Amino acid sequence: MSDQASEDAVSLAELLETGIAALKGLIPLIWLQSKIPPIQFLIGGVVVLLATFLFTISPPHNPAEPPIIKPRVPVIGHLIGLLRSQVNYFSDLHTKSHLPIATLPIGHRKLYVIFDASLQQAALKARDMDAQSFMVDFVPRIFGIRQGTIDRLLGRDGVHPNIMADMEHVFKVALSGDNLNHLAGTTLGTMADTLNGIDEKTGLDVPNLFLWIQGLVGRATAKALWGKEHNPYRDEDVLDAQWEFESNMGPLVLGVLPRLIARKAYLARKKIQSALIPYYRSSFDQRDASVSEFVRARSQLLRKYDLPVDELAKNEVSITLVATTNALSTLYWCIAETWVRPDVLAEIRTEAWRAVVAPLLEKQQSEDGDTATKDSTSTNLAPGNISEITITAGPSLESKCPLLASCFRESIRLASQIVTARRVLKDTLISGADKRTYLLKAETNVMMPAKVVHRDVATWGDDAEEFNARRFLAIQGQGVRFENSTGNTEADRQQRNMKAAFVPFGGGKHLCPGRHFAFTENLAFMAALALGFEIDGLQRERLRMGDSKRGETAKPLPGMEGGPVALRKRRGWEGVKWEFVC
Ligand code: HEM
Repeated sequence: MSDQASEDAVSLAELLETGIAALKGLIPLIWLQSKIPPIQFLIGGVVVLLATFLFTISPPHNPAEPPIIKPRVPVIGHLIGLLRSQVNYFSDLHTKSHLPIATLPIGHRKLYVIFDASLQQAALKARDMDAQSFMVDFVPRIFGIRQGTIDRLLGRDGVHPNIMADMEHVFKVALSGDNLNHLAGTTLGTMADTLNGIDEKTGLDVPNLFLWIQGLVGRATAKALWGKEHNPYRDEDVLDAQWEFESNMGPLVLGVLPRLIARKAYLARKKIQSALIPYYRSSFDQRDASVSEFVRARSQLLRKYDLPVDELAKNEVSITLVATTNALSTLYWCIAETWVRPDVLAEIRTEAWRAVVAPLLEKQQSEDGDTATKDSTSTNLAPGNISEITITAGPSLESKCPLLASCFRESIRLASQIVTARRVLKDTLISGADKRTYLLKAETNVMMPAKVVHRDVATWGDDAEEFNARRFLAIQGQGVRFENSTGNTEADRQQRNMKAAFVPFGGGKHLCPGRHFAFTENLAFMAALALGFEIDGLQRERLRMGDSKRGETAKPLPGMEGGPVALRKRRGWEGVKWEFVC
């Protein structure tokens, strides 16, 4: 039992004892005076005792803390709600309470949930709130590593320093600049091979678009991460185990009999770890030059902490998970939502043609000495006699394809069901846009559900639940960031509210370091797909978003992935070979 758990057990036992002792002396006296039959008295006594116990164990609450939402079933009601509805429970609570922030008592502990965007931003920026305390509780259970391993990484063994600052540096360096370009370029290279391999005449039948994208992104990202030669995920069974693990890992968090209660995730994890252990034992992470900096620098740092190599390998199951799970679902929604809107798709094709093909045609004409100026705003979007199209992925593509970028953001706004979590380290005050201040007590967990702020009608308008391809056009600037408005008009305020309420990548010092990779990969692939391919048969009425259980980017409901489709090269584009550079 962990220290915290045993402390909890002691305080519960003490409370019980005190309650019983207090009642003990009174019981005979009350019974003698009441003349109630003994059996009824006994039942009544148990009820009173239970009620007293339940009342006594409510956590203390300071009026400066966020207001309490009382559960319908005392003490365990919120726990039941969370187990039953998972992250949707937070949306339900917000719909019923309309509170900006709340305290949820659970047993004799409590949890804060922040529903308001400006308060979420304040919490993400607060100094004395951190994410790593969650690692202590959950990482060993999810990845099946020893508690001692995590203690060593967090500097609790008294020998090593806390790894987190160095790890954050690794994330930053490995997922930016040349390393980002290399990772994204290699991933997109494998994705291009798939596009180029589609038969000109017969096309490709895709029974399930989501699974096709999952396989495409998974294979390409894993190869780019782990290297060309020894990639542990090149065995399709290992990649399938990755999806099996990801979909069923929830109950592992409980840390109770994982082999029984989380059997699917347990077996899938074992399969992946069996592939990763020989990889790390052979030091392919350091020896193979084609391995990404993300994998290489992480394990180099972990090796400095003298982790047994098998523990290191087990821990690295997280890498493919973070690099694929949200990015591939976002790509799926972006493709699906765009292709069922022919007007939006046509505009995206025009944008992409101007950004990618028109410059190539102009270059070719000037090389051929063709002086007749061609109109680069032409709507005749054939590739001419160009047989190789290289798309330069990255911020310049984004700025030249604003509608495509808007669709990407809109997809992630609707699909993100992420709940960013922090633990309060010291008592902290936060205040939001209405200047009200709330006290958050130390040692309390804080949950910030993105779905609530991403679908807030006051921020996004009456169509907050709908896909609006152009929603972000007005507020997005150049590059990945929104323009920062300091003005005081209603439009400026609206822009600031939207910016604060767009939190798919979390924030503060843990802001997702892979967001540029996700943008680069998704936008470039979308541009190639829009220019060169048709997706026949996609049915709007057979597209339905599921609820994410763990709090990640939502997948489609099984059977509601848009129906079977056929990918086909567009007329006039059959001979084009696609390439990407970053
Ligand atoms: C659409 C795609 C993605 C979404 C929506 C997403 C979302 C998130 C979120 C919400 C967090 C937690 C942030 C916080 O606690 O404040 C996070 C952390 C992280 N993400 Fe992503 N992510 C995406 C893609 C990626 C990719 C492609 C990679 C790697 C190649 C990646 C690597 C990471 C890492 C390493 C962290 C941990 C950062 C830390 O704890 O300091 N993510 N991501």
